[in-house]
Amino acid sequence: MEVATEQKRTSVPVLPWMRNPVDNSLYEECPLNFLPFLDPRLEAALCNMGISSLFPVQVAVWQETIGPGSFERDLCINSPTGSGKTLAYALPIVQTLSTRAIKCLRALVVLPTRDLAVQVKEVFASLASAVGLSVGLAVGQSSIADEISELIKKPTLEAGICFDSEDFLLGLRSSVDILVATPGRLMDHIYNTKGFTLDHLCYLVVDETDRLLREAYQSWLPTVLQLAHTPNQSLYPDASNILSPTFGSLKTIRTFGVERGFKAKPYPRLMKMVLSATLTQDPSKLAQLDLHHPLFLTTGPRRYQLPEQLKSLKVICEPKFKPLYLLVLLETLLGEKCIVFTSSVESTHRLCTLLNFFGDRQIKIKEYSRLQRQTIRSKTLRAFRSGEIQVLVSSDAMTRGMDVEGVKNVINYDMPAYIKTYIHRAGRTARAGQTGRCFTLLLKDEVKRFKKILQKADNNSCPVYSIPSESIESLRSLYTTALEKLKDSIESEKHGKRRISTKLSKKKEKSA
Ligand SMILES: Nc1ncnc2c1ncn2[C@@H]1O[C@H](COP(=O)(O)OP(=O)(O)OP(=O)(O)O)[C@@H](O)[C@H]1O
Repeated sequence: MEVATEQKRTSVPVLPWMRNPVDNSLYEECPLNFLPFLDPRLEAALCNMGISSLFPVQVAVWQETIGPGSFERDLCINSPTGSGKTLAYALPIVQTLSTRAIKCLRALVVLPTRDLAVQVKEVFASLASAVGLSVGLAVGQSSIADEISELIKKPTLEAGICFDSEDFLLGLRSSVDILVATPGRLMDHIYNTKGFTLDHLCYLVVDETDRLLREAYQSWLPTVLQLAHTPNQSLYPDASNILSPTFGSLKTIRTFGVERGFKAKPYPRLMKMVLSATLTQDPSKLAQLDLHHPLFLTTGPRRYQLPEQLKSLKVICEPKFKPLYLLVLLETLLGEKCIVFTSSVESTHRLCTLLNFFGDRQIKIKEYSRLQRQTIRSKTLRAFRSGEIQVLVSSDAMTRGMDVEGVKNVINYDMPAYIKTYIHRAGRTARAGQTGRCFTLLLKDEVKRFKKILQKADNNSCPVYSIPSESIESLRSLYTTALEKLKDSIESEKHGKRRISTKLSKKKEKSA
């Protein structure tokens, strides 16, 4: 009874506009030829992408942006992992911008990681090229100079004509209509790139909103909102201090109009779309987004929802031999792509190293962590996508939103501490209506806590997946050797690090 009251209390949103949401699950999948107003060029592009109908969340967003009943208001979208949120925002944005006459930056999509931004840029690029729009990427994947030359077009200098520097600056133009960015690189361009402006922004998408709102990244959100806001309506009075006076010219000159449905009320030109599979309902967090008549779109009556085709399973382990349970499980799943989650980058590294010390076992296992260089990570991800690697060992930070075709299994080596973590980890499988399994390795004393976590997503069914004890026994001697090798390897890594830091401090001393 107490649990039920508690659940009810936490599931009723505080903000009034969140209490009567549009339910995405009431929409049916819609074949492209039935979608109202869809540009035939985009229909062809979608067919080329292998898409013949839109998923419910995509139909719902289309309805609220392009379809009859569209309305100038911000959208907050809460929809399960793998339900197709990227296309839900990319398609209406590209369709709306397809009629633009002059190229300038009109849509900005912000994501928390580079890999995710690259993934989303590809979706936009497949659509945008069909209607003559350009998409840029600002993630720090290439040098800032290379990025600037991709994003900003310089005026062509005719022979014999000499521009003064002010005219030259005025002649700088955006080379892209849509920009997909991570907050850090976005801020670099805002502050340092000549000709980079948010003056013409019509769309701001904040994907993985709850994650992005948690991290301040040099106050990127107030800065972007300030630059895309009318000068006499300061949202964040303090943000004017953040923006140096030299950026005064970057401030937006807003065009106001009278909004349909809101008599005599002006509407801002910028439309925001914020999305997540675990969208926050915390008023103070949402307030940071300065939403305009927000409309809440969610899927089903529950706050947290797992993909329909996901099966959750638990594996009860003896603490001493937990890595062996994982190894046996991976061997049982041989030939299927798996992602193994640990609780930290350090344990990701240790676990992956240990698994690879078990000798030649037919499974190709690689680490994927933010401690690695981007080039290594990208290479690993490519190999995982192509199937050359079957198992990726990762910590949470890197995998939100990651979409890799054919991931059949997710394994929580360490139990997730929160339902949100479980949802985002498990959501790497069972995407786009496919089936998938999420195994969680548990010690006996974790079982109760895990059950409570799953109940937050109304999941009361998590059967035990048994690992035969003989399989564990048969690996014990190899385990001892692997552990010794792991110890040596960690020692030599420590020495290596120490040597590098001594070299660096000697260099510093010399140059001082
Ligand atoms: N209408 C569609 N028909 C077929 N496949 C689709 C459709 N829309 C999206 N997909 C595919 O579904 C997968 C999941 O889409 P997407 O990455 O946008 O999900 P998501 O809701 O953003 O998930 P997450 O919350 O994990 O980021 C992708 O592989 C995408 O290509």
